[in-house]
Amino acid sequence: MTGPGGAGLTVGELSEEGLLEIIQGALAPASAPALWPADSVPPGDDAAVVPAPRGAVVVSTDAMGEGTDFLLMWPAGVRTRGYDAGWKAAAQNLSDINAMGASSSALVTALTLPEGTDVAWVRGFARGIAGAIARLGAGGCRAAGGDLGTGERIQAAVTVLGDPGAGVLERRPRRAEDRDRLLAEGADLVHCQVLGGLVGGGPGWAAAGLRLLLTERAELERRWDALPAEQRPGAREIARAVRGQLRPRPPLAAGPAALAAGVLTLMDVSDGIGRDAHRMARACGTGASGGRVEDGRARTLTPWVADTWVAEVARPLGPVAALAGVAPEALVLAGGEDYGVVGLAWPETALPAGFTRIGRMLPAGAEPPAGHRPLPERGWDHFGG
Ligand SMILES: Nc1ncnc2c1ncn2[C@@H]1O[C@H](COP(=O)(O)OP(=O)(O)OP(=O)(O)O)[C@@H](O)[C@H]1O
Ligand SMILES: Cc1ncc(C[n+]2csc(CCOP(=O)(O)O)c2C)c(N)n1
Ligand SMILES: [Mg+2]
Repeated sequence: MTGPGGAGLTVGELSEEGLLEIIQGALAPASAPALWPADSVPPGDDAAVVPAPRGAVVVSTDAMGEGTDFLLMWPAGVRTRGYDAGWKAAAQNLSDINAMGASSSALVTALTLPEGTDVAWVRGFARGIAGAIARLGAGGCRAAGGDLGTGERIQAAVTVLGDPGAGVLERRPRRAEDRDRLLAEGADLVHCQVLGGLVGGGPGWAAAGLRLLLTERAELERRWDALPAEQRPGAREIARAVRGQLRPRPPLAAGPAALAAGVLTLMDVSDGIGRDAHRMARACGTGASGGRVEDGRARTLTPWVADTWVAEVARPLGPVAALAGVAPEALVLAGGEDYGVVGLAWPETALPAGFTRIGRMLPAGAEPPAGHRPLPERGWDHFGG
């Protein structure tokens, strides 16, 4: 069965050239970003040539696999469309560049496809990459190339390059005097999830979506019936959770804005705020667990989160969390795949729009701040740790 542009075909029925033509056609909207010189080498050559106006390049890579990072058909009965998978593969990589305070300049994708994959799914995948680049606000990023191969399951390994701003935002403060002050006094824990009016998932929403998607439809119906009517989620809340999982929306202007505002450190929240904030704590501390020993004395830091913030962001999650069979606060603190950013800032720093102070990073043993709880070191771990 064939149709215009490969409709109804599987990739095994096309030549590599034919599939590439379809992919490159779908990527076309992301092929000539405004910031790129008009005479730059066009996509399709042995390698891409990426301008690096700052003299340094930021690079990150992240793979997404069928079975471990998405299912083509979820137990809840929802399909992952090619567009969703391409969007997410791009978004989670654009997110890492953003978390460095940088702006993405080029993206390449190594795509492994079983021969029976629908060509329409692959076209959707490429369109999803171009869609994420355009709609998330990475207009300077070119979909610059990639690689194709066959394998037993779909795998998408994306690499993104980026331009630093006037520096980068690391997991620990760049300046020694800031590191010393942090170890002595602590700093505010700051967070940003949504920028510019985008309808974002919010902390915990992607994890709620994952739980829903991984639950058999019959079980969801049984839980639905068992919930009192006033505790059932609305269709919009369910859609927000599922979209949060399938099509995350990292706030791509937040990184450069944080750098310009003098935020001290930044990371994206891919594995849950709890786990990622503890990674930051280790990077900022000194001693065996990370950091550097500058005066020979090991010092560690502990992240604390404000009860009011947890309650505020957990509240709207209540009904979907009930259907997902999990506590809303656990989703907020340990959920994963939120793709917001978490960082540290001085109390006197004026934060950019979209950022909130959510807690404190304090030297271990410091007086616990009123109305705060220690952020538990829980979250996603591919290897189950
Ligand atoms: N196979 C590998 N070889 C070398 N370094 C690796 C490898 N895998 C991960 N790393 C490095 O380890 C660090 C942590 O990786 P990790 O994937 O947890 O975080 P990340 O790059 O911020 O991605 P994400 O935000 O998606 O979790 C990164 O600096 C990464 O480059
Ligand atoms: C089928 C299926 N099972 C589990 C998950 C959850 N999951 C996968 S990767 C990840 C963290 C970020 O990964 P990385 O650090 O590699 O970017 C999470 C929370 C999923 N999305 N799909
Ligand atoms: Mg990251």
